[in-house]
Amino acid sequence: MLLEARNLSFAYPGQPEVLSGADLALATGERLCLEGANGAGKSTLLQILVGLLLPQVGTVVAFGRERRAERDFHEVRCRAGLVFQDPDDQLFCPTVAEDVAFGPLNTGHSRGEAAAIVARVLDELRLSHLRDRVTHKLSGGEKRLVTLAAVLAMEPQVLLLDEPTNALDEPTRERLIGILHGLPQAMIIVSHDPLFRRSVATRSVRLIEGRVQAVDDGQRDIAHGPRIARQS
Ligand SMILES: Nc1ncnc2c1ncn2[C@@H]1O[C@H](COP(=O)(O)OP(=O)(O)OP(=O)(O)O)[C@@H](O)[C@H]1O
Repeated sequence: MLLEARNLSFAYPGQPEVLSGADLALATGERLCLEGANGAGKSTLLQILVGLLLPQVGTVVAFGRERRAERDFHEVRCRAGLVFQDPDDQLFCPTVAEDVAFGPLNTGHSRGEAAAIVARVLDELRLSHLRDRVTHKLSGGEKRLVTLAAVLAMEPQVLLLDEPTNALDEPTRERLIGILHGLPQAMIIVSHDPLFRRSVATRSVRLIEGRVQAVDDGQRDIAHGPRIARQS
């Protein structure tokens, strides 16, 4: 397993439990979709997996090692890239090129290497035309794709995507589906969009009452089409 949450329980200070014994595991090659009601704890679970929040109970095992301390999670965050629900939480440089270069520069790449990574990633996502744009003036959908580019520039082994279709129009959503199918990374994708989930998921789970349950796609509204075969 690449990432594993074991028996996680978590409550924000002074709040009732959001997670109550949640288990989740991501294997190589999987695109695991995580669904659940608003406030079910999906974003919280992603943040725990990369150590941005620490559970009161349970453990995170990432890339073969149990992770507890902040220094353990520093490596996890390099190898598992989290694309936040709100791009404004992630983009903070003046231009797109600087935002995408930030991660590679921070992990020791030279300016030249970082520039080459920026050019490659923007080209792969067909975003090269945005290279010198002022980040905070991009549209919502453009920001979302640039955030994905910034995370891919870190060359992570795993992607954690929190509602990646938010603010995307139909053609861009279709383009994102194509991009995700073309990426080699295993990923956990939080999404409220059933058609999107069906297009990308190799497996689906649902967070309900603080626990993760398998979703049997055969029980879903069959009007949306047949079950997607597991591809891993
Ligand atoms: N920093 C915080 N302090 C206190 N409560 C919080 C905090 N962040 C989230 N919560 C609460 O924890 C619960 C779980 O939030 P979370 O964002 O993980 O849910 P979610 O499943 O991702 O929801 P959505 O689908 O609406 O994005 C919610 O009730 C939310 O209000």
